[in-house]
Amino acid sequence: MLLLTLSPKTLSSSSSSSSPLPQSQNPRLKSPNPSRLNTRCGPVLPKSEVHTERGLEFDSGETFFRHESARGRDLGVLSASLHKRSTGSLRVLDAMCGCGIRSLRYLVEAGADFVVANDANDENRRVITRNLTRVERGEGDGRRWAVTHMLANKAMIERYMVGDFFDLIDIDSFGSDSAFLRDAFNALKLGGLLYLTSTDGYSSGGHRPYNSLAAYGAFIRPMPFGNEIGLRMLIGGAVREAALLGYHVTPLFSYYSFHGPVFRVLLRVHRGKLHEDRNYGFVTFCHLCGHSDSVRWDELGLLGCHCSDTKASSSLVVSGPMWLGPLHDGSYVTEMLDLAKEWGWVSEGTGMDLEKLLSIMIEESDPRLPPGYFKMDEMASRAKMNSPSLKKMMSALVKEGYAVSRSHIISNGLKTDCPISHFINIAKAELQS
Ligand SMILES: C[S@@+](CC[C@H](N)C(=O)[O-])C[C@H]1O[C@@H](n2cnc3c(N)ncnc32)[C@H](O)[C@@H]1O
Repeated sequence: MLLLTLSPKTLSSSSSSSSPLPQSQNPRLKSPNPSRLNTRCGPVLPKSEVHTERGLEFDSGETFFRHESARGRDLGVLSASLHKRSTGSLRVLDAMCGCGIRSLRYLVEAGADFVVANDANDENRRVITRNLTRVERGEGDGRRWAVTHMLANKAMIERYMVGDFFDLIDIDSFGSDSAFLRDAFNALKLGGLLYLTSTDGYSSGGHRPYNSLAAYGAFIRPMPFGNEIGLRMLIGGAVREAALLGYHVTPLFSYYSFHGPVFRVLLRVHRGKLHEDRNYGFVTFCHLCGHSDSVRWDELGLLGCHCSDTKASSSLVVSGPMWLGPLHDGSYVTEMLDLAKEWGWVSEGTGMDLEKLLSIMIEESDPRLPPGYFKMDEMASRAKMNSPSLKKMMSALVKEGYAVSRSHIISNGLKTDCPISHFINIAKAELQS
């Protein structure tokens, strides 16, 4: 509210200096590890651990650093670079920067104009600064980065209170992202990008429905495609928070990685809330027959009553509200893939090949595809049969006029708008052919 009266969200080039809250004055942070202090000679030099990512050398020291997150960083850098190319501007807040590897990559690879590398732990300061000092200076010899040590919310509030907004805010949090959403929306330019991470696998798996309700406003029950539900829950939480502030978001890509597990989504923020968002609703799953459906708010009453079919209604679980629309914007991911090819990135790195990952995301972005996927092994055990190859199933489904794609989440999963009973019939026919 305050934001709206203070200033419009406009391009700002200010690079105000940091005012970190010393760790000793911050009751929310752990106190310095006494074993790291040498009372006679001052602090012991932090340990050094040098890595290379996409040809960039950096030190992770004793910060929290995971090599497996390189793919998530690749996706963020590609998007940041596309933003810079299309708008000519790239001011980034790396709100939980760890050792500063993302900040370094946003500066060097995406050509960011300015990056604030923030991490609440002021013990990370030395290693972050060491990693960023090699970045060449900007116009007029000004430094293109600042290091701050605040809680992420404070880092965002301080900026938007003085009318200083970002093109990209990267929130790489432990657990849930929800506590940071409101300040992030306030601190973003309109049209800006919000890159969210959650490692809250228990909530998305439906194992803690009341936790997911508290954190994401969504009651999540166990479903076989829980990892996709996790992405949809993350987007849904942002949809809801954005609406409170009079904004709406569109997902540009969603990425699940089993290393963690980690759920990441990149959202674009627009002015104006959507009054009738058909992409924000519920997903049902029947544990008896394996059928799943999207349900809008005004269809909730159609879910049936125990008096009509006791057995079926007790096997039906409902999760939501969450995002029901496509997980990715296909044309945006195509631009990411083109850029990755231009940079020679497509066949290197960790985990799944980047070209394959982006290609599957493009397939998954088909708006005809409903939430969820069929796992071939689960479908086979349900139907008490072997399963045909994914390739055979995909061409049979296409031949029958259904939408179908692989899933980037699971290698033996298929997304399709074909109902499960017919899916099984097609699979049986394929096995006999
Ligand atoms: C997952 S790590 C970041 C990893 C880093 N982004 C990377 O790609 O290597 C999370 C970091 O957030 C910091 N952190 C935790 N809670 C925070 C908060 N409320 N505000 C700012 N930083 C926080 C931790 O000190 C930790 O370094």
